[in-house]
Amino acid sequence: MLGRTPGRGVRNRINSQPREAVEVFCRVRPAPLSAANFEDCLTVKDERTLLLDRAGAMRSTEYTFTRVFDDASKQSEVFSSAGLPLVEELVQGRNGLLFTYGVTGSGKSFTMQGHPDNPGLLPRCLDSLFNSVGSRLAKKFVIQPDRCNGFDIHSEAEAMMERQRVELERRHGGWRQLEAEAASRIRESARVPLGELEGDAFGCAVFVSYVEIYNKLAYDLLEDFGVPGQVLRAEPTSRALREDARRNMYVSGALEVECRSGDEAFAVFLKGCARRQVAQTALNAESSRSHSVFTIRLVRGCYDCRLGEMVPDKSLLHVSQLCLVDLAGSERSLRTGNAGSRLREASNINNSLLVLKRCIEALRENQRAVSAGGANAATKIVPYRESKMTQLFKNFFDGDGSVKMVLCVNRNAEEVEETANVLKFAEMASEVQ
Ligand SMILES: Nc1ncnc2c1ncn2[C@@H]1O[C@H](COP(=O)(O)OP(=O)(O)OP(=O)(O)O)[C@@H](O)[C@H]1O
Repeated sequence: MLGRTPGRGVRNRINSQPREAVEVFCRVRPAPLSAANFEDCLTVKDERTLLLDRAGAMRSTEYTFTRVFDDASKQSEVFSSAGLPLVEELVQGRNGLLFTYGVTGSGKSFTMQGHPDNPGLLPRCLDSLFNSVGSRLAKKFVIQPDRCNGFDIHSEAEAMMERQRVELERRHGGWRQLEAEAASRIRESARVPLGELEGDAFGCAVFVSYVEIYNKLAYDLLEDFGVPGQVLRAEPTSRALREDARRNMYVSGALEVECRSGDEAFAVFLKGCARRQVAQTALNAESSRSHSVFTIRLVRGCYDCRLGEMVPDKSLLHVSQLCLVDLAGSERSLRTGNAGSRLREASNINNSLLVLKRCIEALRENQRAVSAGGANAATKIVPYRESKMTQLFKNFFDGDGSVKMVLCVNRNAEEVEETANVLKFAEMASEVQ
């Protein structure tokens, strides 16, 4: 018997939902134990307020966020507030963007990736997604990317041949090692409710991709995914950004890997991290000088319970995505006086972060104008096209999905001006709806 058909009806429900404000969380990194002459410039006043003290200033500057996490906060708390609601939305068919932002060394990667015994947002999002939809996964390779940012449904026979081919590819030592590393981490146990989907006869597939934006170009960190053995040592090829038939932006040709568990998806992430290091050497880059974008796409289709297979109708597929972005560290170049390729990197990063800032300013101004003067009062052009990063996330800022930012900050008074800049930017972002 066919169950309730998911897909189109769900999409219509989604589009009619009101837009939400960008939610900004602020996480204070603990002071390093070894720091001599350490001077603190931050005070967590309460759960929503942070105070910044500048030398010589009469009063502290106060910043308000959705939630402020002090330096005793746990990874699980940050995940419950900033990550889990986005996993719930992903399962319900809505898009989400979660990014970490802050000065170099402020804890962005710790917050996003974490350590095996203390996982961050990314592995926890993966675990909780599979905890929630694991029992509804379609057989592997039945749903496959169509290379134009959409998906096709393949026959069981085609899928079985593909499974055999990939199984052979993955028997090499490198992949097994990554899988073992991924499996050794502490796993997140949270799951989200399926809600109205509970009664739907649906099958789904989860795909992950991992790209890096460096010096105005986008690179696929999984480009050598199918190559047995160690990662390639060559300079990666840059990829163009394109718009699909539904006006969604995507990185053309970036590989999407289908995964059936949190361990498998996290092993793919680790593979991309290894490639990121190789790419950085080849491009003479530094890790904190690039933006990394890990995307999880959940594709849901109609499942025929009587036949025990997916209904072969691609028009019934519904795709939602969650982008997890570790933004390049901001500002450091101003203090360190970089030169040569480091200076070029720094100016590109500052430029792309500046474009992000200008986009957010324009959005905020347009929204204020609309609330004061009606729908036609928004006149500012939002300069998305001026950087790859803003171009890629244009749809999110235009209201298609939730946007959450975790701002990471250092207590160190030496960095007070840089910290003030990122706090100001984040507070402004939280005013965008
Ligand atoms: N909340 C925290 N609790 C404990 N240790 C932390 C925390 N945040 C960061 N650290 C530690 O501080 C160091 C710097 O953090 P991390 O590498 O995450 O910074 P980053 O902002 O990603 O830096 P970069 O921009 O250079 O990549 C790491 O050793 C990390 O383990």
